Amino acid sequence: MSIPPIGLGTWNIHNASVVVEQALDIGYRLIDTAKLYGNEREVGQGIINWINKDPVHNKRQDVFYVTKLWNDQNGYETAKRAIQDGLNKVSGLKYIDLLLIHSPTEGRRMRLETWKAMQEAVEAGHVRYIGVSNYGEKHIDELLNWDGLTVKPIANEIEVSPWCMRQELCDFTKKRGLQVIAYAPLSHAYRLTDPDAEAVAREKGVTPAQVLIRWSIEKGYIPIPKTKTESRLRSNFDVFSFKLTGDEMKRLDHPNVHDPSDWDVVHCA
Ligand SMILES: NC(=O)C1=CN([C@@H]2O[C@H](COP(=O)(O)OP(=O)(O)OC[C@H]3O[C@@H](n4cnc5c(N)ncnc54)[C@H](OP(=O)(O)O)[C@@H]3O)[C@@H](O)[C@H]2O)C=CC1
Ligand SMILES: O=C1Nc2ccccc2C1=O
Repeated sequence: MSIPPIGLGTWNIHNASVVVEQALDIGYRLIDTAKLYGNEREVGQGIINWINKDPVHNKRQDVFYVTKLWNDQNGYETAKRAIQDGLNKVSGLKYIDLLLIHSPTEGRRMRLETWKAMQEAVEAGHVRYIGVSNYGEKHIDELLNWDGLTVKPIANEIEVSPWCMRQELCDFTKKRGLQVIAYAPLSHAYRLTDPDAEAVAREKGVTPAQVLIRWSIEKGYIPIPKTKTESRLRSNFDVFSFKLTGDEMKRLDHPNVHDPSDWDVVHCA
C-alpha cells in the first residue's frame, strides 16, 4: 500500500470539479474530501473529467480518493448507510481509496460500531483502505486492541504544522503502523508571514507555503494543503526540488507552542 506523498485538501472549495481537475493535471494524486465539506460529488466529477479527457494516460487507479464519515454518520447501521451514500455520490469512481472516521468524538461504542461497518466495506471491495482522523493515542490503542478488529487502520489524519507539532502523537501514530496525514499544513494561512518561515523561504528562493509543506514531508508526513487558486496549486506541489536542512527544520519547529487552526478533539473521551 502506498499513499501519495502530498494531497489536495478541499474544505471550502465549492467549484471542486474544476479545482480537482486542475490539481490532477498538475500532478496531485491524493484528493481529500468529507461528507462535511458538501463537495464529494463535485470532487468525484473532477476526477472523472480528468480521466475522461485522456483515458490512455489518466487512470482511475492512479488517483487516491479520500473521504470521511461525519460525526452524525457513526453507529453500525448508520455508517453502513452512510458508506453506501458516499459511494453513490461518486459512483463513477467505483470505490473509495481511503475512508476515515472524521473524529473520535462520538464515544467508544459508536467508534467501534462504525469501524465494523467500515471493515465490512473493505471486505466487500467498496473501500480499499480505512483509517481515522483526529484520533489521540488512546483512541488508536482502543481500536488496535479491539477483539473485533479484522482490518487495521492505515492512517491518522491530524492537524500538524510547526505551531501544532503533536510530536508525541505523530511518533505514536507511526509506531503503531499508521501514516500521518497532516491537515492544515499551512496553519490555515495564519502563519505564512512568520519571520522564520519567510527567512527560510527567502534563503531557498521558495515561498513560505512551500517551506511549510516541505517541513511536513521532511517529518515523514503526508501534507494536504488546500487552495482553490491555480497558481498556488502549482507552487504548493512544487516541493520536491529542494530540501530543508536539520538547522532549518529546527528554526521552524515550535515544540512549545500548541496553536491548532481548527478544532482540537484528540483528547476527547
Ligand atoms: N480531518 C479534519 O478534521 C480536517 C481536515 N482538513 C483537511 O485539510 C485540508 C487543509 O487544511 P485547511 O484548513 O484547508 O488549511 P491549509 O493549512 O491548507 O490552508 C488553506 C488556506 O491557505 C491558503 N493558501 C493555500 N496555499 C497558499 C499559498 N501558496 N500562498 C498563500 N495562501 C495559500 C488558502 O487560500 P486559497 O484557497 O484562497 O488559495 C486557504 O485560505 C482541508 O482542506 C481539509 O481537506 C482540515 C481541517 C480539519
Ligand atoms: O476541513 C475541515 N475544516 C473543519 C472545521 C471544523 C471541523 C472539521 C473540519 C474539517 O474537516
